[in-house]
Parts: sequence; structure tokens; C-alpha cells
Amino acid sequence: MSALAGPDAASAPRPVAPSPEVVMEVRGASKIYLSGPNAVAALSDMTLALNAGELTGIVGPSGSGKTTFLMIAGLLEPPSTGVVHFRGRPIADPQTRLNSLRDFRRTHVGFIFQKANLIPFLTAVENVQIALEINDVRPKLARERARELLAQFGLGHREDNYPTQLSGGEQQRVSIARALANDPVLLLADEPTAALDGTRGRQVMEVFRALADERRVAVGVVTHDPRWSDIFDRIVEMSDGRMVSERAGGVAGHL
Ligand SMILES: Nc1ncnc2c1ncn2[C@@H]1O[C@H](COP(=O)(O)OP(=O)(O)OP(=O)(O)O)[C@@H](O)[C@H]1O
Repeated sequence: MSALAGPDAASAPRPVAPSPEVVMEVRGASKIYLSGPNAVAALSDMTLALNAGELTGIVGPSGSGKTTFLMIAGLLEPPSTGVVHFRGRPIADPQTRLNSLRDFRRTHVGFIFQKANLIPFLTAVENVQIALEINDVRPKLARERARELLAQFGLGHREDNYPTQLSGGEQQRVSIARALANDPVLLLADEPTAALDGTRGRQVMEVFRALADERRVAVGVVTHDPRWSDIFDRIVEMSDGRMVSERAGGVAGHL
């Protein structure tokens, strides 16, 4: 008879909560930038994992190292010390040439920045399509997928517009469609709602929530906006290049 089903069930060990499936982990990372004669410690001995299906908010004052953490976790910058692990295996350290990770990054990581950074001479659909074509998706299929993504973000009627013909919120949604084009397992967003009004901002955050819940994407979002605190699974606070606290999200209005 199973111990859990028997009379001693109450004293049986509790089932252990499944450990999180770590997608990207930055371990013991520091980052020193040289700025003229000065060295700036942007990150100091930072360890943080981004887990599948989890939406992590990263908060902290200006200059506390939030963007630097995203750049290192997203393999856009090497750490000065420490190691970045992807699914438990080391993928980047101070010696890594990040150019060698370009293909990996394209297929596994999506980035969204505060500014949409669309290519000005391409239409909305072409901006998304190109992200797929760079990954060897054939043009016809890339076009179809790009159109689907734009329609998903309510931009079906805007696909042939150039960035200058789109509002800030529309441009940001195109950039989100572009970031999702290759089905990344890790999505990193740096103040993605800063240029949006409250309604559009919440829609964007809800897209991130759905990606974590439905597709198990690991999502890290740098934000200053306390309105989204209820959407995060956990909130990590940084100060002076370090993580100073970590707490559960889910409470409205407190970052
Ligand atoms: N390329 C760089 N060269 C020199 N110093 C840099 C560079 N990038 C960042 N820094 C410095 O590193 C520190 C951390 O910057 P970072 O952009 O990571 O902070 P942040 O928390 O994202 O700030 P904000 O909220 O203002 O965007 C700051 O002092 C910044 O000036």
C-alpha cells in the first residue's frame, strides 16, 4: 500500500515541489565598463536564474545594473567575471566571443527595448519577416508567419505601413512581434511599456504573462512601473550592481 494513502499519510514526507526549470542563469557575474580613465562596476557578483514559465520583474534605481544584467543574460555582453549557463550548461564567460553565439541568440532569445528600434525603410511586416529570414525561414513562409504575428497583436491593418506611419504603441507591438518571431525560450524586455499608455502597457504585460503560462517562456522584464507588479511571479530588486531583495509578485501597486 502506498505510504501516502495509508493511515500514516499525515506523517509521510510531503511531496517536494518540482524544482524550477532554469533556462538562463547568470552566476557570480560582475561587469566592469571602462569609461575613459575610470572603471565603472555596473554589476557585482550577481547570481540570478530565469526559469521556464516564470515572469520575473527586475526593479531598482537608475544605474543599479538592470540593463547590464539583461545584456549579460541575453548574451549581448560577456561578463567581466562569472559564467552564464543555459539549461545547466556554461555558455558564456569572460573569454567567450559573443559573435560565436549569434545564431544561438537568434533562435533562443528575444529582446524588447524601450524604443522599438524598427528598421525605418522596411514596412511593419518586413520588419518581422526579416527576423525569420535571417534564421533561414523561406521568404513565403516568413511572410505568412509575420502577418499572423502582426494580426495577433492587432496590427493586421498596419502591416504595410512604415515605422514613421505608426504610433509609438504600434511600433512597440511590431517590435514585440519581431522578438517572438523565432519562438524564443527566453524573452528579455527593458522597460517595454515606458512609451505606452496604461491600457497598451497592460496588454503588453499580459502577452508576456501568456507566453510564460502557455509556452513556458522564461521572461525577464526591467520596469519602473508599479502598475504591473501583480503580473509578476517574482520581483528582484537591484541596487549598486547587486541583487538586494527577491520577493513574490502578485500584489498590485508594489514594486
Ligand atoms: N557601455 C557602458 N560604458 C560605461 N558605463 C556603462 C555602460 N553601460 C552602463 N554603464 C554604467 O553602468 C552602470 C549600470 O548601468 P545600467 O544601464 O545597467 O543601469 P540601469 O539600472 O539599467 O539604469 P536605468 O534604470 O537608468 O536604465 C551605470 O553607472 C552606467 O552608467
